[in-house]
Order: sequence, then C-alpha cells, then structure tokens
Amino acid sequence: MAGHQTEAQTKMPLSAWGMIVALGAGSLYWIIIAIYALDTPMRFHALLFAAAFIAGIAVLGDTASNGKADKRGYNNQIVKYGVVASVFWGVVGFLVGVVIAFQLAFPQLNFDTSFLNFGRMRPLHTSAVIFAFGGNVLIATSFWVVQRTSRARLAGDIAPWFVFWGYQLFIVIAATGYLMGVTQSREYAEPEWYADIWLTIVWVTYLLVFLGTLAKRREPHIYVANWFYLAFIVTIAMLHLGNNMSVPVSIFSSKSVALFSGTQDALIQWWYGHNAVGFFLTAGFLGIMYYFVPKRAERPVYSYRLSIIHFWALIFLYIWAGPHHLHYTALPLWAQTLGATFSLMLWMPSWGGMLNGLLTLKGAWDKLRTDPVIRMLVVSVAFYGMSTFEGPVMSMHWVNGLSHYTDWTIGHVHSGALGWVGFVSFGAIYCMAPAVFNVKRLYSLVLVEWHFWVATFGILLYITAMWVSGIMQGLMWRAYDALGFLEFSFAETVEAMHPYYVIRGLGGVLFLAGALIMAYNVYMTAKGRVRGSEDVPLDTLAQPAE
Ligand code: HEM
Ligand code: HEM
Ligand SMILES: [Cu+2]
Repeated sequence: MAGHQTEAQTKMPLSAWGMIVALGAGSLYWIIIAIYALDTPMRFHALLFAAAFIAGIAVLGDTASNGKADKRGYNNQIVKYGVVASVFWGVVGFLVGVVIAFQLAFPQLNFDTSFLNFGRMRPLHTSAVIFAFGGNVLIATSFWVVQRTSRARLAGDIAPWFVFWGYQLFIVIAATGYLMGVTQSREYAEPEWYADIWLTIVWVTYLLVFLGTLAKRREPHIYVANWFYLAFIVTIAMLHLGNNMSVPVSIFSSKSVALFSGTQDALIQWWYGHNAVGFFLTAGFLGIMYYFVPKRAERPVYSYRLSIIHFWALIFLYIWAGPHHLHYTALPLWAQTLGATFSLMLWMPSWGGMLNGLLTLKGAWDKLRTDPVIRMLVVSVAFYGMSTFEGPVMSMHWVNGLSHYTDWTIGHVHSGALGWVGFVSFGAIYCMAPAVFNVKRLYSLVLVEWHFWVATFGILLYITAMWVSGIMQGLMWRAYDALGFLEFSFAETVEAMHPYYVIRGLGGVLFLAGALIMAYNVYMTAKGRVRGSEDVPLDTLAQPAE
C-alpha cells in the first residue's frame, strides 16, 4: 500500500493548528457544560463531546495520517473509512431492526427496562439504518464519485476527516441519547438541539468539501451523479434547519421546546420527513445509481438528457408532496390534495429515472447472469421502481384511508429501504472495496451471490408479510356488523398480526445474514485474500467455460 502514497507531510499545516485551537476551545466549553449540567444525559454527552474533541487533537498531532493519496492523487483513505463505517453501521442497524421486529411479535423482549424498550429502540433502528448506514454510504460514495468525475483530489486535507469523524460523533450522540430517553419526538429528527447544532457544523463542512472539489475540477462537465449528491447535501441542510427550530430550556439542559405547534408543527415535520425520503433515501442514492451502474456495466448512461429531466422534475415535485403524510388530519383539505397531486405526478420522473438506470444495461444484459454485483444494482433499481409506484397509489385519499397507520406503510418503507437503499449501497460497497484496500479484486463473488439470494429472500418475506398483515389490519379496523358496531376489538387485530410479525422477523434475520456475509467478504478483501480460481458466480458454474 505504502508504495502508492506520496510522501507524508512532516510539517503541520496552519489549518491543523487552527483546528487544534478550535477543538481545544470546544473541549473547554463541554467540560464547563458537564460541570453545570442539569440532567444526566447532558452531562454524559458533554463528557463524550469533550473526550472526542481531545481525541481529535491527539490525532491531528499525528500528521502522518493526513494527506495520503493514491497514484492518481485521489484521497482514497477517507473512502476506505467510509466503507468500513457503512458495513459496521449496516450490521448494527439491521440487528436492531431484527430486535424490534421480534419485540413486536414477543413483547417479553422489552425485558421491562427503559433502555431496551421498543419506544427507544425504534428510533435507534431508523437512525442507525438511515443516517449511520445510509449516511456513511452517501459520504463514502460521494467522495469517491466527485473525485473521479471531476478528475480532482478531494478539497481540503483535514476538512474531509472532520466530516467523517464529526458525523460518527453525531451518530454516537444520537444513539446513546435515544437509549437514555433523549428525544425531540420528531420522526427521523429525534436528536436534541445540541446534537442538531453539531450536525449543522459537520454538514456545512461537507457541503464546502464537495463544492471545493467541484470547483477544482479538470473536467468541463459536472456529471449528473454530482447534481444528485449536491441536491441531497443542500436540501438536507435546509430541512434540518427548518425542522429543528427550537429553544433549549437552558444551555445546560438536554431538553428543548419546538418553535411551532399544532398543525403548523405537523406540516413542518412532514415537509421534513417526506423530503428526508426524497433527498436522503432517493436523490443521494440516485447519485450512486448514476455513477456505479454505468461504471460496472461498462456502458454510458442510457440517456444523459433523460437524466437531466429526471433530476429537475424529481427535485421540483418531491418538495411539495409532504402533506400526503397528513391525510384526514386537521391540515386543510386543499393542502392534502396538493400533496396527493404532486405525489401522483412524482410517479413519472421516478420511473424515468428507473428506466434510465435499467436501460443503461442495453447490450450488456448478459452481465446480469455473470456478475452478481451488477445484478444487485439492477434489482435495487427495480425495487426503486416498485416503491415509487406504490407511494403514489398510497398517497390517494381512498387508498390512504386503508393503508395509513397499518403495516402496509411499513411494507412500503422497507421495499424502498431494503430493496432500493440497501441493495444499491451493497453494490457500491462491492465496487469500491478492492480499490480502497488497494487489492486487485474482491475476495469472493460466490459470497456476493449468496448475499444477493439470502437478502432477496429476506426482503420478499418482509414485504409480503407486511402487505398481508397491513391490509388485513386495515380491513379489520373498518369492519362493522349489521348493527353498526365494530366487528373486532383492537386486541383481536393485534393477535391476527402475530404470525406475520414472526415471518417479518425471519425475513430480517435473512437480510442481516446477507449483511454479515458482506462484512466477511469485505474483511477478507481488506486482508488481500482471494478465494481461489474456482470462485465464479454460482449460476455460471453449470455453464461450459467461456
Ligand atoms: C434487517 C432488516 C430490517 C428489519 C428487520 C427492520 C425492522 C423494522 C421494524 C420492526 C420497524 C418498526 C415497524 C413498526 O413500528 O411497526 C421498522 C421501522 C422502520 N425501518 Fe426498518 N428494518 C430493517 C431494515 C431497515 C433499513 C435498511 C432501513 C432504511 C434504509 C429501514 C428503515 C426503517 C424506517 C424508515 C422505519 C420507520 C417506518 C415508519 O415509521 O413508517 N429499516 N423497521
Ligand atoms: C414517488 C415516490 C413515493 C411516494 C409518492 C411515496 C408516498 C408515500 C406515502 C403516501 C406514504 C404513507 C403516508 C402515511 O400514510 O402515513 C409513504 C410513507 C413512507 N415512505 Fe414513501 N413514497 C415514495 C417513495 C418512497 C421511497 C423510494 C422510500 C424509501 C426509500 C419511501 C419511504 C417512505 C417512508 C420511510 C415512509 C413512512 C414515513 C412514516 O410514516 O414514518 N417512500 N410514502
Ligand atoms: Cu412522503
């Protein structure tokens, strides 16, 4: 590995000194907060911040770890860390998903403790999979893609590391906070005010690193994948600021009070929640699709023009669709109808994007059979198509009246989350792993094949169980007898869902097993091992050698 690196800098740059001063001041601040903290979570988090800042100072002193570059001058080291963090948080997030899935089937698994209670574990799951797993995948791939499509080294030496470690610190603060009961009670934005301010600093640095790299580009064009990444970074910054407007009870308290209330508050929350789906779980991962599908298929993207239309239509329409989360609430009906209308329109650009991804394989369809990595990427795009068809359907009032509050929503979420976000991420991780560890190839394609099939089977169990259970649940809730009384008590509906919850849990176990196979494969790749020449994808084994 060392052979490809430029000489490590021996003198500490001015920016490192500046950073050390900032971290020093920061640790002093947090030590004061820890002393005067009004509650235990605040004291714990203040100490965590202080310890992390002091560790940051120690790392900065070791200048040898800064400024490493590969033979083209790209910063691959940061992407390597991102890949490892993605795999790690993926396994953690899926594991917590499996735990809460079984908690819903077997409530004894709450163990009568506040820490492991479903109410605290659920946001731990959603944040771990979306922000820790998804977020690290997006940071890693965006840093990978922007350097290659710009033919420029990532801007800044310390800034990208600040983004990476600062983001991990945010994750740890958020996760430990949930377990201690710290929450703003805003879905997907549960962390309290001090964690939000910290994330704002990290996120603005992320934006600057990305823009700085684009500014340095030696390629006249800004490739469309970067447009999607940029939309993701900018919009998440906007959403984060909008949805977290609150007043802390005291700077020594972990508690804050939201600025908005009532319907306005709900609308802001779902403007955020919906667009977190649109710009975090969709736009960002479309950036991955637009780079890795053409790259892996060794084909140009099917239509560059379509990708531009896809981009503008998607970002223009998505931002208005939030009210479909508030059907039949106190929100004025015109706003609900607006949300549903924009959701319906959203179907078209979504499928335009899906087709653009799928048709990129034109003339290379045989690769689906021979390369399990491309198959993973293509199946992810198919799931993207499926969930963006289901979404517009669910946004219509007459469907939402049945689906809302039921497991149908959970099924919709996970066909997007496991099928689209999960698989496109796994595909990208498999593409990047050999290069970031400086080895020629992945340890094993057979194991990718196993990952693919085990996880696919898991997803199918998960979403079919949720469709059945969700529709059943919705129908049972609205069943009346001849006298106009409800036919079923609530407890009866819960009992009816039990078998499906067990099936969903098993689906989750399979999805997790797939991720563990990937973790092993990436680990062996990092060690430079290759699984021998007999390692060819499973379904090519039956074919005569080409
Ligand atoms: C092993 C895999 C997984 C399992 C077993 C699992 C399980 C669960 C369970 C049991 C819930 C709570 C459902 C409820 O309250 O009724 C949930 C919620 C959720 N999960 Fe997962 N999950 C997994 C993977 C993922 C992934 C990879 C993502 C995203 C990338 C994700 C995103 C979410 C979201 C957004 C919710 C909240 C849904 C809502 O409020 O409507 N999950 N998950
Ligand atoms: C055209 C695209 C889409 C539309 C119009 C759409 C629409 C909807 C609708 C109507 C709901 C149910 C709201 C409710 O009854 O509470 C919903 C929930 C949800 N969707 Fe989608 N969806 C789309 C794509 C996706 C994709 C691709 C993902 C994931 C990657 C996703 C993730 C979610 C999540 C996480 C929720 C649950 C939010 C919550 O209640 O916590 N959606 N979506
Ligand atoms: Cu939505």
